[in-house]
Amino acid sequence: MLGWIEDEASKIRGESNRNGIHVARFVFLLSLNLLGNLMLSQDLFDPNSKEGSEFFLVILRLMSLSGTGNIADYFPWLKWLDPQGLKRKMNKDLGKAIEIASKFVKQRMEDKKLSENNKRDFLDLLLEFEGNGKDEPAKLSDQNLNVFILELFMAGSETTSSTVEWALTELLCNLESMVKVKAELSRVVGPNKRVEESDIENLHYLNAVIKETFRLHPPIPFLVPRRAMRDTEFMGYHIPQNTQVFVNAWAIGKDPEVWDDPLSFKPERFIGSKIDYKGQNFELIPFGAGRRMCAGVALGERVLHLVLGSLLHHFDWELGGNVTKETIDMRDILGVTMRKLEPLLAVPKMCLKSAG
Ligand code: HEM
Repeated sequence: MLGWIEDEASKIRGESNRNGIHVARFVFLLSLNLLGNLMLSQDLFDPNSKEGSEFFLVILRLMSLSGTGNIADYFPWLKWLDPQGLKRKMNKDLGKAIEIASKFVKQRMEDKKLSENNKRDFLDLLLEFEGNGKDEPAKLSDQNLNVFILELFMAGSETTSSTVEWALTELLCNLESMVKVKAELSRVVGPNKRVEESDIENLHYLNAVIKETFRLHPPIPFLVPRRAMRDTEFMGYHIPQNTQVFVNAWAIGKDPEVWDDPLSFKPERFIGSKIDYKGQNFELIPFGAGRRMCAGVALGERVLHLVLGSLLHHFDWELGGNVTKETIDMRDILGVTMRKLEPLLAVPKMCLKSAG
């Protein structure tokens, strides 16, 4: 990714129209490639890939559609009519996404037959799966496999790219924090060195930046919907069995009874604080909590530190176009995930040699 961004940086260097690059798109492709390596032992996209761009757009549309209110949920007798065309659009985009994911799975199976390489990946585990055939299938069907793989691509890519986009946006609007996080990277990682996994535990301010970004911009603001299993009394409310329940992680992160100056971006609030996002501190739950909390916390956390840390350590950033911190559009767009309405366009300037 750093190499791709370096190429882009050299293209826009010296241009009078410095619109900047669409940061989230690069991070999205990086996340897909990373998951592609874990699950299918291969890089899937480069930044010029038509299919990569298509996958990115299809996933964005799916996330947005699945968060759109459906009139048929309030008037179930309208369900057959699909009055907003949501089901039709969803089927179309989901079909396209499964088609792209299944192509990768097929390709990987063919490559594996020809290859001497015995390295095992996530697909091998899925193929070897043997269930009891009662409450789980005896074997996973091709459709199961494709949906499984697609679900992980969807769960891991949009969340990561949106968090990095918001973190960089906040830092570009809060230059004191930008200076502090870059100073920490220089001190801990060292000049002209890449950020390594072993650096993460010493990057306390970077960690605080990520927590503060999660607090203000949780990528899945209502988590995954729950259903009340039985009639429940909760804080004076009666919740009938089968009610669909949403947990508003976005509002919890801005609750003035919990957070001082809740709307300001202040990573310092997490320095020396024990509050973490592992599902035990309910004031900060970007990965959810309980039995169905995110299955990818450990991976997501590492990737975020490495990607954001590397972007900040290798490049100096400026807002693109004629946007300033006073005029930047900070609105978000709500779907299942919540991303920046206007994508962040930022101008990278190399500050390290050989990003590679
Ligand atoms: C910034 C990174 C990420 C964030 C903020 C995030 C957030 C979440 C949230 C909020 C949920 C729902 C939890 C709940 O409702 O309690 C979830 C579920 C899930 N996430 Fe993540 N996620 C991230 C990255 C990943 C990655 C990298 C993967 C794996 C590739 C992943 C896989 C999953 C899966 C499989 C579920 C469904 C778990 C279940 O229903 O049992 N996530 N994630």
